[in-house]
Amino acid sequence: METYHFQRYKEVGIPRPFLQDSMSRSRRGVLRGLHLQNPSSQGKLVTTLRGAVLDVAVDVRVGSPNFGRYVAVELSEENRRQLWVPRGFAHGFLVLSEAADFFYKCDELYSPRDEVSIRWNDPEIGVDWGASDPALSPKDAAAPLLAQVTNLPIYGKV
Ligand SMILES: Cc1cn([C@H]2C[C@H](O)[C@@H](COP(=O)(O)OP(=O)(O)O[C@H]3O[C@@H](C)C(=O)[C@@H](O)[C@H]3O)O2)c(=O)[nH]c1=O
Repeated sequence: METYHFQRYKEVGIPRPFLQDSMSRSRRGVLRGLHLQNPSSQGKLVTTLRGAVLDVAVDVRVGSPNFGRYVAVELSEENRRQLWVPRGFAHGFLVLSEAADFFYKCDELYSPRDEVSIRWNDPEIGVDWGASDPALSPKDAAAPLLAQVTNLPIYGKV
């Protein structure tokens, strides 16, 4: 099966070429996120190749009418769904299966100095993860609340 096709994905609003592919393997209960880059923003086309995750994208563009709102969708090897996470959105996922292989295409390169992390359970966002004690990296466990982040992307400029 095709998992990406420049022309077809462009027609549904994924216009730019991709510059980087990445993957990660995680066990059940691992939560990665919420992550974005600013100013070197990344749009991400995300897929679960093995297992299942709850995938979340949060609009954190300052001035957006949807600022702080999120979508959550299960991505699994069974449903074969993909999610397009546009530039200016924070992204994260929780592993629902024994293990998950997560694959994502990025329309900008990794830039560690532009990394922004936001607390996974920030009550202002209120993501319904269905989990109260996920396994987090030290970086994600120490992430600030959305209201504490000073370098967020600007609506209309990302
Ligand atoms: C994201 C990334 C990390 N790394 C390195 C840095 C570090 O040593 C190691 C692990 O980094 P992290 O803990 O940031 O990896 P991870 O938590 O998997 O980060 C990812 O999380 C999901 C939710 C996303 O949305 C991605 O864009 C990315 O931020 O991999 C790269 O070399 N290139 C990359 O593109």
